[in-house]
Amino acid sequence: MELVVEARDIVKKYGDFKAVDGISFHVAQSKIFGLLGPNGAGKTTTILMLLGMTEPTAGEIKVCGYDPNKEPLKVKRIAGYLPENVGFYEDMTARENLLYLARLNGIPDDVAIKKIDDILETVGLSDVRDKLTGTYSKGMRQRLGLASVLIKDPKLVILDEPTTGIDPEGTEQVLSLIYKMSKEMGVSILLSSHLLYQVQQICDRVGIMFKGKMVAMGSIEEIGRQALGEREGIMKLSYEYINEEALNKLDGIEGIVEKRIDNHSIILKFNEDKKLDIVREVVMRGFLPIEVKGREYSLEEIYIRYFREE
Ligand SMILES: Nc1ncnc2c1ncn2[C@@H]1O[C@H](COP(=O)(O)OP(=O)(O)OP(=O)(O)O)[C@@H](O)[C@H]1O
Repeated sequence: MELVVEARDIVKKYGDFKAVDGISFHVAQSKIFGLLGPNGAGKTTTILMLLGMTEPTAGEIKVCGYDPNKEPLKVKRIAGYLPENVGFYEDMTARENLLYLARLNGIPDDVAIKKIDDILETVGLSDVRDKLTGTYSKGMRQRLGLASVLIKDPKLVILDEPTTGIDPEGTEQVLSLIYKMSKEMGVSILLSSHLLYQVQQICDRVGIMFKGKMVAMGSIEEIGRQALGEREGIMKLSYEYINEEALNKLDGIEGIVEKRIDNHSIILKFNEDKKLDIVREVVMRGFLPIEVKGREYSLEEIYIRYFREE
């Protein structure tokens, strides 16, 4: 597994205040890593350190093997960065804006023009490529932002709050584009967000930051297990009709930790290892459900859990 970003024990102090307090994480090739946490958690500070835009007080950072603090230009060549509020020349079209950026990056016009049209196609802005960007919606602007980082064929793309302020349809388009960049184009992505339920759909791994510390890290499922109690599951068995008496008939089934009736459903808290045995036993005792629903970990739930415990 090739690591595109490696951060080890990084610290950023402003005076005595630790904005980032000894965090470690990595981003592998073609993967999406979500840096999550509430405002002020230290996400932007972390991103600025990765890009060599602010110097860490301690710790080690490598971006494709380069130290961003010692070799910022090398890192800038490899990494595309889209800040939270990206600005374009509003009185220029999408193509003109991108051509301007390509020139800044030293790409010859003949190469750039072909490339720009391809990229605008990828981000779904071909139809409006000759419209002034001043007329674009926030979602279109953000897709143009993604186009602008793709111009230099980055290995790594860093996105600060890529979906903030965009309507649901626009958000969906931006997220699927980010996903495509990683899975089809092989770009590694690090994105920061406080909108957990949105980004959880596309992140391979996430790190949850709080007050400068990384309080949890892993896949959504791993974090779910860490956060929500090790091996306990919850399931809901729905019936056309059921009453409290049914619960007595389920007494003594091994692995059930808690049982209750909710409307016409039985809610069972159980030991994850015994899940299948439990369902089988419930059915054998005469309670064939019309529907069984297991728990799905949602990041929102995990997040609330972490921050409630602080
Ligand atoms: N230049 C600075 N000088 C002093 N304190 C700073 C500076 N930059 C950031 N901070 C503080 O560091 C903490 C982390 O800020 P940071 O911007 O990294 O958080 P964040 O998680 O990105 O949140 P947001 O989404 O609001 O930007 C905050 O308490 C912030 O006030």
